[in-house]
Amino acid sequence: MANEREKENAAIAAIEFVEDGMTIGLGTGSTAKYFVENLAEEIADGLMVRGVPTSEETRRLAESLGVPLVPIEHVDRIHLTVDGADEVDGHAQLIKGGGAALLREKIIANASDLMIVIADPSKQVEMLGQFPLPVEVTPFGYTITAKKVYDALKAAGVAKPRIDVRNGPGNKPIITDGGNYILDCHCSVIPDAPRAAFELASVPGVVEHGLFIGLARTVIIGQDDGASVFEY
Ligand SMILES: O=C[C@H](O)[C@H](O)[C@H](O)COP(=O)(O)O
Repeated sequence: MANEREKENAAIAAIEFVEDGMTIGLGTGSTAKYFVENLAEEIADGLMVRGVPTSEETRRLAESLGVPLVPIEHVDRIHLTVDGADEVDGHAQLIKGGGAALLREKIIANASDLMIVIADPSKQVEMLGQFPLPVEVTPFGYTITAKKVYDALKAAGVAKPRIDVRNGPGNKPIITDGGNYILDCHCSVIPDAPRAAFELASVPGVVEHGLFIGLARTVIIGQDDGASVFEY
């Protein structure tokens, strides 16, 4: 499949940052999956680390591969988090949440000494916004919250936002690991991502949004024959 080798090469490069004794945030998605698989191989060879999964999906994967896990409530330090992204710009600003895991991903990234993003080149953008921005909202009042999210994006300079509730099987809203809904905000371009993050965070009913600003300090872009590491 397209980009699989690039994704895996980014994940393999991230393994270089792992050291014995670390507590590691385990990201969610098809790129982070390669990191968990490669980490599991290192653990089988004797590496001593433990993981904090960013989703139930990743928890199940890590458990199936024998990666020791610890609940976040039992952790006082996370040394490193390795996660994918839906978009990454030249300032290491991200859109995340395409897999609906953004809330736990952001809690864990924010609690980590270092967040490393792993991605294939298709995720690199000049300006965020082509990928619909996921916003996690409480089911209570979500139609009103959606209108306020629209207003917030307009206030942040998004010209014509379109907000869709993300549906799953049976055309019903998908439920996140946190029991919430996801609004997918089609923006085309987000001209001022920090401003959009600020405006969205002030909307009651918004639990979290998929703009990750100032969290990632290392971005690894995989290629067919290796990976490039960018430090911010
Ligand atoms: O909620 C999902 C996460 O934010 C993922 O990290 C993101 O969607 C990227 O996933 P993938 O590596 O599958 O493109």
